[in-house]
Amino acid sequence: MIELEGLTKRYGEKVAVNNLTFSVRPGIVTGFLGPNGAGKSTTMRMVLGLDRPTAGDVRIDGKHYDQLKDPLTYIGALLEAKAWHGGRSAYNHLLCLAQSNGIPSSRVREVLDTVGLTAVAKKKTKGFSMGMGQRLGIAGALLGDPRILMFDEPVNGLDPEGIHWIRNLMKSLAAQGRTVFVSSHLMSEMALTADHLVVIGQGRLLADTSMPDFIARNSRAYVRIRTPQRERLLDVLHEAGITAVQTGNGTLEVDGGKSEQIGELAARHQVVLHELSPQQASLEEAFMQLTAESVEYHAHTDAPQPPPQPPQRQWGEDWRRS
Ligand SMILES: Nc1ncnc2c1ncn2[C@@H]1O[C@H](COP(=O)(O)OP(=O)(O)OP(=O)(O)O)[C@@H](O)[C@H]1O
Repeated sequence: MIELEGLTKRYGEKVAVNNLTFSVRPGIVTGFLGPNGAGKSTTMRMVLGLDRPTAGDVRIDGKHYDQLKDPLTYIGALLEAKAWHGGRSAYNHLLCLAQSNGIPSSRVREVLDTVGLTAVAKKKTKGFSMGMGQRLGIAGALLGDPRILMFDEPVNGLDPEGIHWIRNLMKSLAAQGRTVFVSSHLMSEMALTADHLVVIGQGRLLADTSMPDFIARNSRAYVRIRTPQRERLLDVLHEAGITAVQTGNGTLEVDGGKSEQIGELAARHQVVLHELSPQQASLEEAFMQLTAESVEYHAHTDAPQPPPQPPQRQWGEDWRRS
């Protein structure tokens, strides 16, 4: 388990990570989602003790990273691609890592095999492609056979075959009961990989929810209606037992695929409609909307600030209505 409590990091005036509290559980892939600059890498660096929190705490199986004996056997991480000496071979790079962390050297061949680099194990890493570099980084994360794995944007720059491989690897690691924490700025990628989602924007927690719950809430069908007789239509819909929500831009929204029924009701009561359109929210749109709100919230500091809301409400209820 990785547990964050009120985790905060400031760089001068900049609040990179703002009071994050959540847990990353074993046996599932937890996606850590946020736009560029949201604070994902800073959070991961604090998990590994590479950055010191300004406030709050982060623990791995109840301990701080620097309290772990042989930390690579607890938690393996891919933070930056190509964080190694280019003049060394892949084998020697992993061997050094193994020897300095009390890991048997026999493990080096095993992880090279797992990531598919056996054939190039003796080649200098400076000639490696981006995809080979990512695989080597992942081999390093797997070296200590840790129960917890953390990957920062592992699919960046990979070809479709590499992306497919990493996706399956993460799923199989979680299926073995390990904790898998993976960051991305792409909802579409997370939708295919993660069982659980933690979404941040501007360093703040925006959502902490299961992927099925996120999909159920955000891929709902709804009907958008524009009418110059809004109050009249609201009354007609209300009488028919249909709940409509007024949005900020003057339209009405009704959950579900009831456009025919609404059209017929409007005709029967002679209500003019300017638009009656079935909509299907995509997960990518839901994510963009969710994080765009957080950017806006921070950009207009003169605007009246809304009262703090529990994270579930901020993203679940309001995203289509503002
Ligand atoms: N050492 C630092 N000094 C000052 N500001 C920093 C430092 N490291 C990160 N930041 C700032 O903190 C914010 C969060 O950065 P971070 O790299 O954690 O975001 P991210 O979500 O990982 O983004 P990306 O997807 O682009 O990697 C950014 O505004 C960044 O500019």
